[in-house]
Amino acid sequence: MGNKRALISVSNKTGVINFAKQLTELGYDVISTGGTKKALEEAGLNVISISEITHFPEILDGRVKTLHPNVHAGLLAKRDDNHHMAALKEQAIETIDLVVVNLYPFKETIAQEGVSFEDAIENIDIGGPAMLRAAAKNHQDVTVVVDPADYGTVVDHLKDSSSLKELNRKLAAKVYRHTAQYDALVANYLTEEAEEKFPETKTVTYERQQTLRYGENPHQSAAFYKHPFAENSSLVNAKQLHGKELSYNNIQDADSALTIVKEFEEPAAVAVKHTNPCGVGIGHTLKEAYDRAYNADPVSIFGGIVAFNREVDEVVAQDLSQIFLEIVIAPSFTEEALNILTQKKNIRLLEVPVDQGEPQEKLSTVSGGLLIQDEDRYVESEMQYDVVTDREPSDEEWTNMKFAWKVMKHVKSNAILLATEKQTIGVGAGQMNRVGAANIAIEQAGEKAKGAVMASDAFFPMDDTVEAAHQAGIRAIIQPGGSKRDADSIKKCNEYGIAMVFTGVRHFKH
Ligand SMILES: NC(=O)c1ncn([C@@H]2O[C@H](COP(=O)(O)O)[C@@H](O)[C@H]2O)c1NC=O
Repeated sequence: MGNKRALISVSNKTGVINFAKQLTELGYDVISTGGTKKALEEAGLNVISISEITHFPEILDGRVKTLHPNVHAGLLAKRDDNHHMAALKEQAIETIDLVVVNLYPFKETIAQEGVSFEDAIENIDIGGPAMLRAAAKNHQDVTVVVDPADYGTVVDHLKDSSSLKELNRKLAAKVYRHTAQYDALVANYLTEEAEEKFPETKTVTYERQQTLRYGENPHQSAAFYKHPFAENSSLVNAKQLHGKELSYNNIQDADSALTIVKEFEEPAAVAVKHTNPCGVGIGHTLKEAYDRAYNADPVSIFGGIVAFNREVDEVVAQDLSQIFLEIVIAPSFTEEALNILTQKKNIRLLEVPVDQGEPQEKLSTVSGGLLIQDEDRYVESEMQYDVVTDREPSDEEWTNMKFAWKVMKHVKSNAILLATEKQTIGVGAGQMNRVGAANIAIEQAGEKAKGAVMASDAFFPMDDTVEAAHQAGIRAIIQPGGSKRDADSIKKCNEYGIAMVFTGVRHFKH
């Protein structure tokens, strides 16, 4: 019996020379394709050309190099099956015991700005996945390595083969995860190119970012996965500058705060608790914005998450350091701000660009299924603001209504939000009836409700919310409109001199 044989064909040549050297030392004959062979030979290794195995040249610009029975039978033959081994002998095919393949960089190619369709297509690897999948299927006899990070482990297991079988099985699973993701990326790219929005099957693919200590509760295990093409301005791309590892709930809340703060062009501060905004403020300066966000609800912000859309400086950091916050998120922090905030052991600081980016597909699971929808975005310039009451809102009311509308969109339904002076003052979130949400917001706002504005995520089914608003002293209401009983609400607003605006757009959030 001859030496064991390793077939090496890699696009990413990181670490491959050293690995091939070690394989040679372990007694393997190395077979390679064009570019890999060249790299190995330049490093002084003896390499058998794939053409010597296939008795066929590499053709079609590399589209066909390893796609040959002499390769695939050598990979797929079951060594403990006499018929298989007899068939190999009959055809003068030798077994291949180890496969080292990584694929044409399809993901990296399509991530490039302005990549052509032809380039993308040419970067779909065919021969590589075929070998990987064949070797992985026959992992009882073949070791298959798709990730350069595994080279060291594989060498260790070849030197001491007592647990090689277990390793082969793990490597095989890794291969199928890898080729599944590879194909998912190709499928998704072509589906997008064909402008098919909701195809008959949907394959989503994510990459593990980190395992988490636990999930929403300590008895739930959890991990955080990253979209392969996550926008820069997303939480997965945040740089943690200080503090403990993020928890599952931290991640959800931080994502919510980041999403809300992206709504604003002007300096803004957003405090979040349990994914709902508890205090939001905008201002000429970040300090002004933060003061408003803080004063909106100085109780709920405690232990919360605060996001900013401007650099956090010493002045704001000083204020932030006065209370316990789980996380502060900002596009950057000045050195002075970092000096102040890093004194606090328990605060986490996240640096992430804050910009709207492209709207993202939103996925959520239900038992046995997956819901997919567009992100809830609207272009403000395309919004219709219909004044439906006798009284027009004042300029100040307009400003506050538009501000309230932007924040309210991110409050769990049924949502009622009160605002005044570019600051939220009452948030009624996640209630089962609208007037209940209004009452919570009103109670929280107290005296501040007088002269404030109200925003509602969906229409008023009856005039009871207007009644509650009037009792609290609210002067203007913004809501989608569209109820059968809109006329009752409009009548009541006119009676009380409240200005009301219909947007025609609903913003449920479940
Ligand atoms: N067509 C084939 O038969 C084929 N066999 C292997 N490959 C790929 O060719 C690459 C290595 O090529 P080279 O050794 O020439 O640099 C690897 O990414 C490997 O997955 C192929 N290329 C694409 O399909």
